[in-house]
Amino acid sequence: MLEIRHLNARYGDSRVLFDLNLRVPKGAGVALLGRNGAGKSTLMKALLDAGPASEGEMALDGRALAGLGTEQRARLGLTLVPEDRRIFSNLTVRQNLELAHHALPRGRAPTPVDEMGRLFPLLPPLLDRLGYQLSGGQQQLVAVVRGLMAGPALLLLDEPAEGLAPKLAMDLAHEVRRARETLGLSLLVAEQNVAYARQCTEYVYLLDSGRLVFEGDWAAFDAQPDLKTRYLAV
Ligand SMILES: Nc1ncnc2c1ncn2[C@@H]1O[C@H](COP(=O)(O)OP(=O)(O)OP(=O)(O)O)[C@@H](O)[C@H]1O
Repeated sequence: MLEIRHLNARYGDSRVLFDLNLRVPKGAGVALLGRNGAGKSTLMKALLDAGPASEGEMALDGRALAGLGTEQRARLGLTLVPEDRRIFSNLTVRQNLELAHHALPRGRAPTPVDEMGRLFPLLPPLLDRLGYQLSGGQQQLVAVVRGLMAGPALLLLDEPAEGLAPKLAMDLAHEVRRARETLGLSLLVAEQNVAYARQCTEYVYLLDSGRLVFEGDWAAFDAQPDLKTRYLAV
């Protein structure tokens, strides 16, 4: 689904990502772990050509992304749910969700909001609320649902658990996994929260100062407990 080879990214003269190789197979859930400043958001933005300058090969479903702008990449099926969630505070949840229809890839029928409500039982009671009336967890839920409504082939979640209480974060991770399985979606999650990432993915890449320092499944990650203390503890 997604293949990244020898990716380097920079902001001006400042290099942030160094020769990254990463794959997300079709239908798989992959975690990109790393502490603040490791380069997780930069990788996601590089995928969408939304910020950093990058070099290297990136392909989605065999189609090279080089030369394509952000909107074209989104239309190919790349959808980013950014760290700051971007919920419009004076629109209702339903209106926030309907905005996603503008980003639909060609040929895809829009998913009705009410259908998403069946997939996410926590959503229907929120539909008439205004954005500013939502808690952090509710905002995250709406941001994820809006991302899914764009009909992505690959959903990119940037620190979805940030600022959420642990139990709420786990409930949301569970919802994300269920949605992934139901919709046959591929997922790349940037997180520092290992518990969240573990709940909705099978494979892990660990990033430190812009370089990959580990990749493997969760069993391999757990077999090296020093990874957590060296690269994720604050
Ligand atoms: N727009 C920018 N201009 C210059 N440097 C930036 C910019 N955005 C991020 N950086 C720098 O790039 C590095 C990687 O940041 P990035 O946001 O990708 O990390 P992250 O792993 O997503 O962490 P965080 O959780 O803080 O978002 C950091 O050193 C950061 O200061």
